[in-house]
Amino acid sequence: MPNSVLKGRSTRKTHTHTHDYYNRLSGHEGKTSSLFLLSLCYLPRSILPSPFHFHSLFSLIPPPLSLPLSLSLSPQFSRSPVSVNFIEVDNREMKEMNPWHTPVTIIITVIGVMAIVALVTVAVLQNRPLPQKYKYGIVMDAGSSHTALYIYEWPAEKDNNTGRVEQTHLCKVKGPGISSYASAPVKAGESLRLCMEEAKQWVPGKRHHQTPLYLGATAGMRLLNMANSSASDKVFQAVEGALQKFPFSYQGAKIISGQDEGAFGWITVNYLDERLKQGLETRGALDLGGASTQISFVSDNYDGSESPSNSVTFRLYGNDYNLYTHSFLCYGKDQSLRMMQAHQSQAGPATVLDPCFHPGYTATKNYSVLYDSPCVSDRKPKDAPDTFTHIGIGDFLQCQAAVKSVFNFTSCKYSRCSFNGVLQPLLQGPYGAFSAYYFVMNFLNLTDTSVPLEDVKEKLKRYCATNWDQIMQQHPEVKLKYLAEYCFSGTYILTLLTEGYNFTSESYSDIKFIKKIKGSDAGWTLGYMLNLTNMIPAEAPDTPLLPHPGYVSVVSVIAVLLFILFIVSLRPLWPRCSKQPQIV
Ligand SMILES: O=c1ccn([C@@H]2O[C@H](COP(=O)(O)OP(=O)(O)O)[C@@H](O)[C@H]2O)c(=O)[nH]1
Repeated sequence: MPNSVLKGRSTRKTHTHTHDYYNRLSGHEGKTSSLFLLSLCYLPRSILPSPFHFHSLFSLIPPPLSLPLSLSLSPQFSRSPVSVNFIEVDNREMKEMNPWHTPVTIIITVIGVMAIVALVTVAVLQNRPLPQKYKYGIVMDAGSSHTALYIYEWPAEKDNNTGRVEQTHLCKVKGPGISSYASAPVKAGESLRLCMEEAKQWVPGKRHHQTPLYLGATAGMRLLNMANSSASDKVFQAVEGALQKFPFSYQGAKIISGQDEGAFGWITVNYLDERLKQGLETRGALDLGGASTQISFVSDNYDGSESPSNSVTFRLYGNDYNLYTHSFLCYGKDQSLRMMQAHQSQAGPATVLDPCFHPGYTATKNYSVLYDSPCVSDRKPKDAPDTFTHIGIGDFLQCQAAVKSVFNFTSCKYSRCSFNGVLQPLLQGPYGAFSAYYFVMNFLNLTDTSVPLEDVKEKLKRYCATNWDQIMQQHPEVKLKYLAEYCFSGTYILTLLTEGYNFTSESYSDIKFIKKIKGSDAGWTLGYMLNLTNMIPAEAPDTPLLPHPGYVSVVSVIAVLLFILFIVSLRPLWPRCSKQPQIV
């Protein structure tokens, strides 16, 4: 009887319990078993356990699949548990038939595998990212209301301008801004000591001497320098003396121009957003300080020719930018409040009713303090009493009208202006608004610019009308000076944006109020340091074709393919399955 018939049929007839088992196995599992067995036929016998009982494996194969396979076997190789016995072929004979057994083939295989493993290991280790070491830079922002110390870090081995610079620490100096120490300059230097000590702890000792330290003073010192340049010099001397006592690489303290403040704020925002590196559409920068405010953006219809003093050009990462920027001195929120109150008290009254302060708010204020700023000093009323009583009435609409009085919209010699006769090209979004824009709008819970502008105004109207006692009860943790001014500050921000810069209800939603981007504060300091340390290249740096994980994957895939090719190339040496088990 032909083998095929013997195997297939007799098994089914005589072993029904086995048949049930085969049925369960038929389908996917059965096919898998067959393939597995087939592949075993092609394995060097030396790696199979000896003696290896093929029959025990074949007994797992469902009948339909076992049939073609068993055709190539001798009669005893059928699944009949009664009649079939496997007997190990003589070892010598096997070796003759299966050249995989030869020591040369085994050695070649082992060497091949080892070579590929070595290749992948060396390639991966050679190109792995090195353990990170960092370099540091320190920038002090000497603002009008306070000084802040920022520590930045970047990977040391990426000094070729490709590493990301990030803010790693912020220390807020206790006390007012350095311009407030005009009458006691030494104290300006002393005030910085605690934050400098903190920086010494923060930056690893071995990096101290190579860590650049910069101090940039903004509008507070600009105003002091205008009002009293020798006092400003003395403040700087004291500050320099204090900073030079520390082991960092001191790079100087200076007043930065309003144009630089605007441009570096814009660089910071777009650097952190990775818009510069990727050549994406940039984000305009809106910065509101205590003594000045900056607006900076790129506009398609602006080439800088109309008002060159508002134009800053850069080539960054291979792209050219023609930035419009303007800094309005005295239009920070503290100085604009003074300007508004100066407007309200021009006649020198003993009582000033203020719509931008909450109903129930009352304070006695000093005229000479109010007018002690170059922003308002020329308007000081003659024959005014020493003090006035400042009384809040909390009326948003009247407050808006009072705020508007600080802007001059009468003349414009350019194609279009913002206010005070300053050129402003057509707005082109998106925008990031930071510093006091964020502090104020965040406090008022108005940072969501998808809320229609009219609703924002309505909310602010209700807030301004809230009684001062209630406001104090609701926010016991907030400094009273800040708390009293949020109605004014919110109204000022909305008026500056809509009336001053011409944001509409629609373009208002292009603004995003931001404090930090990817862990770093938005502000001019990072852009300033990136510029002074040449950390942003003019041309796009060469980047590796693949990031490290991609590189590892490609090397591994190529190595595996090489290995498969190697095995296939040994095909003439492959044993044939039919030659393997000899049944006697
Ligand atoms: O938590 C805070 C911190 C600061 N500010 C205000 O934000 C502005 C920051 O001004 P800065 O001192 O930076 O002034 P600049 O000199 O840059 O104009 C000042 O009006 C501060 O009163 C605030 O409203 N909340």
